[in-house]
Amino acid sequence: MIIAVDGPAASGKGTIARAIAAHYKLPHLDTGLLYRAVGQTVLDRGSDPASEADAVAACDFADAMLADPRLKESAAGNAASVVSAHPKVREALIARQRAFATQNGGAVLDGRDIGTVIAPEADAKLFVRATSAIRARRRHDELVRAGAKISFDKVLADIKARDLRDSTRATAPLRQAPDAALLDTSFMSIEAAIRHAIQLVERQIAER
Ligand SMILES: Nc1ncnc2c1ncn2[C@@H]1O[C@H](COP(=O)(O)OP(=O)(O)OP(=O)(O)O)[C@@H](O)[C@H]1O
Ligand SMILES: Nc1ccn([C@@H]2O[C@H](COP(=O)(O)O)[C@@H](O)[C@H]2O)c(=O)n1
Repeated sequence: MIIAVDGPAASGKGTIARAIAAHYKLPHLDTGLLYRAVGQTVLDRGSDPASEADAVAACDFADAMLADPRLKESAAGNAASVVSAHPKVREALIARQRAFATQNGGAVLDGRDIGTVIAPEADAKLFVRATSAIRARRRHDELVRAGAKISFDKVLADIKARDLRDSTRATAPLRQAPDAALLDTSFMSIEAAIRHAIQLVERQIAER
């Protein structure tokens, strides 16, 4: 069984995808981490995220990079959003994501284009959203808890800039697949969001 969970930055899709994976005992892939690893590698090399050639060269990042705590930081997220707009970067990361999705027993993947590009055949698809102000509040709280010194206004501006880049790029833009169920978590607790998400997945599986 393949379950696709898409949505904008800090909408809660990762939290939901992890819970769904635990519920169905499936492996989970946070595909944003792959783009963050490319973005961080570009920054580490002193290269330019806006250069497609530099970004493609960074797709050879070592697997250990995926455990680098810096990938959680805003700099990696912003660089990821720039490198992910390059068609050749997306192409370089497709095989890895599809192999994960189609491994024995299936998987849960979260990202921006899982239901539309990576696994359009997914058995269940969710599109998770929340207002930009609520997403920025959640992300700001998370960053401050991790020790970052960053203002709420900067986090909100970053989220808005990423939303714009992610949804207007020509290749695999962020959008809800026509057959994805919409889940707005703006006024839901984490527990309620997970409960609703599992109900929506159950409904889609039953209707297959
Ligand atoms: N319904 C909710 N209510 C309150 N906080 C939430 C809710 N869902 C998620 N969070 C918190 O918001 C933050 C962002 O959630 P999460 O990492 O799941 O989002 P994401 O969409 O996967 O983000 P990213 O795009 O960066 O991968 C986390 O600190 C998480 O605990
Ligand atoms: N399937 C995906 C996943 C992510 N991206 C890009 O990476 C950035 C970081 O992702 P997070 O989920 O960790 O926030 C994101 O802003 C996207 O630009 C993507 O393009 N496709």
